[in-house]
Amino acid sequence: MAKNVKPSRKRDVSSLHPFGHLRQSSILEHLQPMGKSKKRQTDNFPEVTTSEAELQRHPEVQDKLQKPHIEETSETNYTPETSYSLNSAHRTVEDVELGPDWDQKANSLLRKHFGYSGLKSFQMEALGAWFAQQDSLVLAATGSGKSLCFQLPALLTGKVVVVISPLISLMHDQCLKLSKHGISACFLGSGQPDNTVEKKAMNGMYSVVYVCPETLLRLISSLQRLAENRGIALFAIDEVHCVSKWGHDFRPDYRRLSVLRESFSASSLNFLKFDIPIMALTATATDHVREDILKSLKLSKDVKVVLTTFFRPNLKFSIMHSRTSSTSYVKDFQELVKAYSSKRTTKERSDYTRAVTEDLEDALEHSGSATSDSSDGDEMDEQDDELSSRKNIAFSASKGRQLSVEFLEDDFDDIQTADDFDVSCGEFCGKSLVDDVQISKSTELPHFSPRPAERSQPMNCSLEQGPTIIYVPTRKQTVAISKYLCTKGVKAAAYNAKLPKSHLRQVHKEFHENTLEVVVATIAFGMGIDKLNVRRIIHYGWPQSLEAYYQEAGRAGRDGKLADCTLYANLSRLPTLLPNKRTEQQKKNAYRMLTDCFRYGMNTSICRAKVLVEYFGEVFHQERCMSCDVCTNGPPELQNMKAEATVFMQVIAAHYKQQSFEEYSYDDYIGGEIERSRSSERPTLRLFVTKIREQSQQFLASDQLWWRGLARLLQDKGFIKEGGNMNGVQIKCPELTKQGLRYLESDTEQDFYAYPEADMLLSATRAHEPYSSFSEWGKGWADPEIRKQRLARRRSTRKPRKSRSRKSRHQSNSMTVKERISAKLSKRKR
Ligand SMILES: Nc1ncnc2c1ncn2[C@@H]1O[C@H](COP(=O)(O)OP(=O)(O)OP(=O)(O)O)[C@@H](O)[C@H]1O
Ligand SMILES: [Mg+2]
Repeated sequence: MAKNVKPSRKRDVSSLHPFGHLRQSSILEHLQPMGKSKKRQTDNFPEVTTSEAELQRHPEVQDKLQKPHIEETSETNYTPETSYSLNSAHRTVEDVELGPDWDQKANSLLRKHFGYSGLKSFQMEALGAWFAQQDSLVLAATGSGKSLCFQLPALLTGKVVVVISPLISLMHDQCLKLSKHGISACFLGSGQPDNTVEKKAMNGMYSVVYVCPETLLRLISSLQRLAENRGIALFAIDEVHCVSKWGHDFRPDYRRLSVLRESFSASSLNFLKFDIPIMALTATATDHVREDILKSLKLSKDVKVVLTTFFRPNLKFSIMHSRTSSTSYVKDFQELVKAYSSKRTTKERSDYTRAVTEDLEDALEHSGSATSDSSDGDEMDEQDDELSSRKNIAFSASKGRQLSVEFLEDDFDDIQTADDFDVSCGEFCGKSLVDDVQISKSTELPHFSPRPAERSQPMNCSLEQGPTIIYVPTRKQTVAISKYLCTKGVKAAAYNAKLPKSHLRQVHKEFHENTLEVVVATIAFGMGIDKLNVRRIIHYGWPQSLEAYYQEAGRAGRDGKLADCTLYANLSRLPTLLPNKRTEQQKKNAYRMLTDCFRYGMNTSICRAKVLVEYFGEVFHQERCMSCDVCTNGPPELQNMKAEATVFMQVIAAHYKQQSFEEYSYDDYIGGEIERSRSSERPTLRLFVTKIREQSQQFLASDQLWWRGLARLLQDKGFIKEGGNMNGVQIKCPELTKQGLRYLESDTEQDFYAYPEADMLLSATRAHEPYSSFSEWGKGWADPEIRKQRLARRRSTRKPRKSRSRKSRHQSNSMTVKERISAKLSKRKR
């Protein structure tokens, strides 16, 4: 390929050919000299106008307008042979120009192929940038319609659009959709089972070619030939946040895509008049990530950033406190079970339960996961509890294997890459819906369920109810929760990367066909899934970042109707990072993202939608979404925490003054002169709280949780900071800042008003219990050995639940919560 150094040129929008002078509007025109194709009806792009009267006379037209308008286009006749003829004719499509009314043409193609009435303004803007041969970065909410921005250029020019995408399942979904809309597409990569597809794609057989980054890098010179022959209209990099190390889903290969700009510029390829534009798209990129994307991809200097709101007004965000273990399924999924299974007869429910339970047993056998989550009911120290629950995961899942880091890693899901997932076919010719149904019947996959007929019944419940996706952190939970739901008569299925591929395909299929009600999934079922009527997204356990959370929540309500996004998390525990191999820097970064997520969960006073969109750098002018739990329930009462804040900071100051008297000056401490190596010996928040309780009767009844919340509020005010290594989501070893010291020394009358955060509220609701017993147990609680013995004693003296008589169970069931608590307390006093 000749590499003349030419200045890169941009399309001069002002000197466009008039519409009538278009030399090529589609590949069809290009092929006409070969006499292969039919004349396309829409060559002149007539406006589709349908009057009310006409609609009344022809109800079938109305029907067509509501459904996507699908016609067989002559692109379906585009065969590899024609592409070889194209090559031999040595015609290039580089000089194809669009007229100034390209936007009308785009809207007309939109109506023709997709049945939508018009392009959204951000789509217009993105297409405008492409049309002006500019590189662009398109940032728009999940479900807003980013895909059309890169799919339409293929229709507008008749050239190929190459889309770089991170997931095979996502590529598969999009190819299938395009083929239904009459546009030929394929995906390439290690998940592609048909090895002839790549050759055909490089010969220009498909209008849209999806590739994973690794494959694209391998195919650079073939793509350069394709650019010379059929022509490449655009490179689209979908889910481009994967480029950034600061993002939630970094893929090293995405970073290497910087070669694109260099390899497909007019200065490198002398047959090009313009650089082939690159369009990068994502729904989840913070300011930092955006900068990183622009820099890493080396996009041209006049890159157009198309930014629309990240706000999804139809999503209702809320947070619920839950232990998120098997003991909480009954309570947490009560509503869900009611919504789906209440309309079924008992017989229908038990039939389905039987069928699916067998499926799951089978799935378990394949995946080697355990089904039960053994969490004990004791109140324990956070860290101990965290470790013990992980041990439980490791031991139960490994059926007695040694606890090992490797095993823990294996228990959590990796995002599926091209190698992790395969699909049944990879070639999607533009065809009508009817064709598609016939084809899918003929290539029916082996059904995972032993009773396919029962599984494939459409949902009994109204479609408006729509399906639910439950996201969980571990593979084990996908199986445990789906099994639980199935036993309650809900049509649920597990989805994680380690389940048999045939099962995963089946779940995809049934989910899209509305025969499944609930999919319980790890992150493997994520990005880009475009199903219109998903009504609920439940996160069961802390997500690892707000980016991931918003991305997954974005699967809901893509039809614009109201949808629920509920996060169930244990608000009394600090979230931890899922095991993964990370460098120190990556670990720091992962903790930063997890901290943002934790703070989102702790927030009780700011609209959740506002927190989310502002996280992505958008100013949320309307301040309140009026539908999240904070907006609907209102914030808690504002509290003056001056007394607690003062005593807390005094205890810290006293500790360090005493130390500095012995070893250092207090100024040294404030100035940060004390060696950081001493950080391991630094007193923890826990120790300070113990001291406060010892010193002041007034605070005896408050618990660690409450002080943990106060520490965050003081940190936000700039009064305290982390003294040790910040390896976690919250301050562990608090130190005073100069500002905090000044506040103490000023003997100020200034109040300290703040909204109590979620953990502080939680501590207040259980104030009747733990710390009366804490004071009773006294200092020894801090000694791990004594604590262990006490916990063991407590467990052994606890009566097993089953031993409770029917009568007492009946009695306690008829009591109110309040009555039960006071009965418990008076029993204890006795
Ligand atoms: N102009 C339009 N009018 C009506 N519907 C549209 C329009 N453009 C796109 N859509 C529809 O919006 C839905 C979401 O589109 P798409 O999958 O492209 O979203 P996305 O922005 O890529 O979301 P995500 O970030 O989650 O991948 C699709 O069903 C699509 O057909
Ligand atoms: Mg998308």
